[in-house]
Amino acid sequence: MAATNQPMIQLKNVSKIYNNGTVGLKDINLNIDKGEFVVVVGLSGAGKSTLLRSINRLQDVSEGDIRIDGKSITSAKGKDLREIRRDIGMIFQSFNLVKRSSVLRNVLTGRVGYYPTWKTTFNLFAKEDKQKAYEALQRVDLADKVYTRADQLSGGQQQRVAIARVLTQNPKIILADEPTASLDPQTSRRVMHDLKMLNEEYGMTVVANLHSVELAKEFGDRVIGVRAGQIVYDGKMSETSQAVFDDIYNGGNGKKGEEDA
Ligand SMILES: Nc1ncnc2c1ncn2[C@@H]1O[C@H](COP(=O)(O)OP(=O)(O)OP(=O)(O)O)[C@@H](O)[C@H]1O
Repeated sequence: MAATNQPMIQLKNVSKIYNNGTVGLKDINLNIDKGEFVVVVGLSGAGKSTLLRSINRLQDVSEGDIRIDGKSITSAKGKDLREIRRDIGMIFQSFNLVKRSSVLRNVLTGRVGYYPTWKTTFNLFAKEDKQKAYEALQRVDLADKVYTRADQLSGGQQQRVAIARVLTQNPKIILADEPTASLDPQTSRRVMHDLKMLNEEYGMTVVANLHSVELAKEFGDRVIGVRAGQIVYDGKMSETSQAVFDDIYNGGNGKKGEEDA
């Protein structure tokens, strides 16, 4: 059992150097507590996606250790790794739905980590899991779309299906990599609102990479600024001024960043 007072996510001296020599992350030390809603901001190429992909080990880090609720995901293997990953849900910019499958089937895939592979191959989901999936769709107001094919929904609806999938997975942590980058402003707010709902009502810890400073300010409780693979700012949103955002995007040298234009 994991002890209580430890961070939900802990990075210790984490570096990532890609095979071509590009430095993705440089000696990152970071603690994120249970229930936080953290937004990660920075210019394109700063290392935000690298940070998220490292946390659930979609890619291996070059140095250091990452702990999820006290357990090292960096050194975990086999069943241990699968169990840690079950506690981490992902939301992607491109939604990552199975386009030709129904909404319900997509949401049910949130449960695959709880089944042996052969059962999910033959679609042998338990009745109670179908009920969970249905309830999750109700939470994002898509209960009327249960049998609709995923690719017949709008982008915003598809992202909310992805959120229902993550709710059905019932993870401790949600990593959202540019969840609204493909959506218009109004739809983006709806998606962020649903992520906030998972955070506030289900206690899930959220880490979201965001391009939009406006959305970051509206939904984040804590802001982490990344530049050139390093954390250049870490603070409560309520104590973070516009000047901090300007600095994160200006690269600290007075030059306008592209997202800030
Ligand atoms: N697979 C890879 N191989 C080599 N270099 C990579 C790879 N993935 C990312 N990089 C490089 O690592 C650095 C950080 O990239 P990353 O995608 O983490 O940035 P980001 O802040 O998420 O940017 P964006 O907002 O554009 O997604 C960049 O210089 C990028 O070119």
